[in-house]
Amino acid sequence: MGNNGEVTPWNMSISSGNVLLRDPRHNKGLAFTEKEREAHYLNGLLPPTIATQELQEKKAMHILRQYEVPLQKYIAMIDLQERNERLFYKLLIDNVEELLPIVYTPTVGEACQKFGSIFRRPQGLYISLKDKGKVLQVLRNWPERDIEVIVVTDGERILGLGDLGCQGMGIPVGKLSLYTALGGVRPSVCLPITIDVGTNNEKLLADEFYIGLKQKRARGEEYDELLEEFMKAVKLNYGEKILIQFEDFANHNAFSLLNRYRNTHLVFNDDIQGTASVVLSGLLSAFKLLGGTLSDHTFLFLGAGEAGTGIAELIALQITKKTNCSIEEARKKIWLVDSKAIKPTVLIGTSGVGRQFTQEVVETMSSLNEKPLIMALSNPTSQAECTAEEAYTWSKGRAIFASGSPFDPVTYEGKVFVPGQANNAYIFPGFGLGLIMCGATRVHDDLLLAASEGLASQVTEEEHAKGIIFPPFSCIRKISANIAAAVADKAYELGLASLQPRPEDLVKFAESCMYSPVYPSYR
Ligand SMILES: NC(=O)C1=CN([C@@H]2O[C@H](COP(=O)(O)OP(=O)(O)OC[C@H]3O[C@@H](n4cnc5c(N)ncnc54)[C@H](OP(=O)(O)O)[C@@H]3O)[C@@H](O)[C@H]2O)C=CC1
Ligand SMILES: CC(=O)C(=O)O
Ligand SMILES: [Mg+2]
Repeated sequence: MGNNGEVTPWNMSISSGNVLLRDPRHNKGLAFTEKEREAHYLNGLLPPTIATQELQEKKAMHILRQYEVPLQKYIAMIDLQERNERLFYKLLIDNVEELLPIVYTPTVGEACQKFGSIFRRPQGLYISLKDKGKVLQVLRNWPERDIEVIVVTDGERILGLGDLGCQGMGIPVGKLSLYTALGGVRPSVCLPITIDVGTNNEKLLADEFYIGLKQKRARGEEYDELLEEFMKAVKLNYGEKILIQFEDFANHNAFSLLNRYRNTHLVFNDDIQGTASVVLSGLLSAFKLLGGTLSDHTFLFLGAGEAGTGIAELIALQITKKTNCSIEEARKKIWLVDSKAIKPTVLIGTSGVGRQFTQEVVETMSSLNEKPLIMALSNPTSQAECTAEEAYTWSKGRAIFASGSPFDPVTYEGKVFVPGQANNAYIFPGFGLGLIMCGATRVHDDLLLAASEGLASQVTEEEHAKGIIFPPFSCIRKISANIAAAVADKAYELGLASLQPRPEDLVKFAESCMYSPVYPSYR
């Protein structure tokens, strides 16, 4: 930063203005002022008009809205990200409810499925079996040195779409753009990584446009060795406090990686832990409406995998914290298999299989409960256990409903019902910001509980009265700052925070750490 808040757009050697226009981190397009155009050799490389960022945003949104197909909007957004990063984030932040379904679920799922054919410029870092023995060197090819958060996948369980191999890269890229837009983590410190150990997806293996290794997935020792090398290299290159978010690994690797590295690295698994935290928050919020506390309810899960068992364990943990009962007693409230013997008050879908909550299931839940709480968490929309319309219609307007991918409000018998979006996107950006800003050294389950409570506290009385259990995404930056503060507060209490002294007002501190997409002035 210069004395008057101006910055120089490069820190390496100065090249011609053309390089600046093609550097997405510093490019401002038509918003370069006359002075900047003069000083940075841009005269003639741009048409004469000087536009404000607001006008550029208006134009970009206008163009985007002309595309009817969500995937076209996705491609346009990626193009913008690669052309003008600040404008991309300004769009995403200012129009979050409209654009989240584009850069995130459900459209990102389709983008991953078609990644080979829409692939243009590479995003993120690819580490494959071929890099064994030189992972550190590969990490050093990444242009940024100061990385604070990595989202990594091996592409084996991409949303509920299965094994998409190397094409899973869309997920870490999308998750990290939410880190920035929703959580305010600077884009330069974010690193999306896909580890390519092959794929068992026959369709991809036979596809001439497939961008990954054309071989079956490595398993056992071969897999573990590459992951071990990766985890060591990351710490060596970026230090002890690098945050690593595991994303969309298949069940068998997800749990073992988390268990292997949770005591040696700052890691968390978003599908197990982030999801648990957002769902627990939704429950805490819903019980203000339904009455009772966690331990008064009976939970039935369809799907006992990462998301299902992650949520179940966090519910049990919270019950032990609030009552005197043991974890074993708490677990008795939670059923992960069949519905024949029990009377659930809460039904949670984490199976990855669409349309499993049939009319009969929803009607049964409605006959057992005055207000059945139904969460259809599987993504993308095609895999949701039921739609919002089905939940409200089959329950005759009595259900409290939330889903992993967004649904529009539903009108049933003249009343408008607004479904919630129970997605870990509410948690991980603020959670990550909280860890980073206090210099956390490890993730502890109590930090997840703090995040849940932090999120639940953001739902207003007015929203509760309307049956809304999650606050609107349009307020996500404020929500993330509050989650970050709650997480950091708990980290200080547990002795896990290394930043000293502890900032007095953690919400203000979180806000002051947050990235803004507004253009700087260049001297
Ligand atoms: N809303 C959100 O924030 C999140 C949503 N999700 C979504 O949740 C889904 C599952 O993810 P995850 O838990 O990681 O996946 P896992 O593979 O770990 O778990 C899926 C579970 O569902 C079970 N299952 C599969 N088919 C059926 C069926 N027909 N009936 C009953 N159970 C079934 C599986 O059992 P078996 O092994 O026997 O097949 C397994 O226990 C995905 O669609 C994902 O997108 C995940 C994370 C966050
Ligand atoms: C939301 C998410 O993380 C998933 O569906 O996997
Ligand atoms: Mg996921």
